[in-house]
Amino acid sequence: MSVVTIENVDIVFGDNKAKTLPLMDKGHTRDQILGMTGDVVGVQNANIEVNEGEICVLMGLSGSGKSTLLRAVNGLNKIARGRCLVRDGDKMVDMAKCDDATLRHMRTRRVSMVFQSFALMPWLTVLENVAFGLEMQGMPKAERLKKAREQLKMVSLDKWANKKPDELSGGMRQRVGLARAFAMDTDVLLMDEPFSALDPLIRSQLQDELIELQRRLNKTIIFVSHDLDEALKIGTKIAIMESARIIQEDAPEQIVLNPATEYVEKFVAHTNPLNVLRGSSLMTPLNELAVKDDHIVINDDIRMKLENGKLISVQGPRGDIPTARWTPETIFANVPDNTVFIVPANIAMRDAVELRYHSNHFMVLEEAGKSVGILNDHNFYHALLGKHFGREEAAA
Ligand SMILES: Nc1ncnc2c1ncn2[C@@H]1O[C@H](COP(=O)(O)OP(=O)(O)OP(=O)(O)O)[C@@H](O)[C@H]1O
Repeated sequence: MSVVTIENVDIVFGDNKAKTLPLMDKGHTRDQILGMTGDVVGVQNANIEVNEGEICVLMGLSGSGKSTLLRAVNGLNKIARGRCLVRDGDKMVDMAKCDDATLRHMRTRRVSMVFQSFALMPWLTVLENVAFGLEMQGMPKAERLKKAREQLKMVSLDKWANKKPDELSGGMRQRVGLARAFAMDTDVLLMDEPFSALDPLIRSQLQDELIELQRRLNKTIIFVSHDLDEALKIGTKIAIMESARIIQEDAPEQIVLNPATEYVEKFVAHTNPLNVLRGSSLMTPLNELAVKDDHIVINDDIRMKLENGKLISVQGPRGDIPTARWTPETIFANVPDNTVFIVPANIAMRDAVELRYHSNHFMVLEEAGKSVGILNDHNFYHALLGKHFGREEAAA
């Protein structure tokens, strides 16, 4: 179910929209338009649908239009054309066209925002800061303080409730910002580079906390970042922006496997594939392996036999090699070496590499009860060297 729908949205800063919009339609660039009308094109023809429980990351370089688009979702930026719809129960409200009372209702009940700068009030305690938005919702004092305490507990800051924000570290203040946003209990959370001012370790911890909170609370989140690793880690969907336009919108793995343009490819070249790719996109499919005497040839020494599409045995130079099934619950330390593992085709690359490290063998991927491919060292090196996307291979 769609919770936020952005439809053909243009956002223009300046007073010459009547001239600027037709120039945009004629395909003039942002720089040309700035020269011709003095207007800045903030967002051009953006389309995104964010479903319930999704984390959609808007990613791109500085100035690409991420914050401008995000701010349109709670009506902070005026839309020149198009619609920005946010769910309110069983109807969708157009944030650009609704009246003031509806906008107020949407901002206190449906959409809340977390900023990079924390935006905490220094004269209020941590607890009062978290409770502040609830006061605006009209919640009685005892109830809102109780709720704020619960939220602080969720981000492990309950012991800091009576401190002032300046007594906390940057990471802790950002957690207060998160608690405050989650306390509002709105369906939609807008997050504008909330972790970018933090050092990498704290940042990574907060990303984990956000993922965990999201899992528990099933919020719909739009998150701005200029860091693709962050986007890949937390996003269920990533929209990449360049020069006011969304140039690719895809699932994280697809962004890494099939970058749409050189701009995206440049981001992808610096990412760690271990965190993103899955076995099915790395594997050598069974139909690409040689077959000899009814056996699939893995290499000069090893062959395997299938029956009804399922692995039944693996033969090595000194007889049968044991096989076993791996599941996400398997403890790597207990994995016997010299075992060929059968794994789900969607195994994360990180798990597959770790399994390879412990078992010393290739692994067989299974989907819907059938063997579909194998993962061996060649597949891992291929991905680690960034050769998993078509363009580079075509150029090589
Ligand atoms: N209030 C404003 N008035 C005029 N121009 C603006 C305004 N807000 C943003 N812009 C312009 O819109 C363009 C997009 O800015 P935006 O802040 O959305 O980029 P961003 O991708 O979020 O960048 P960053 O990562 O640096 O925050 C920029 O050229 C910026 O100068």
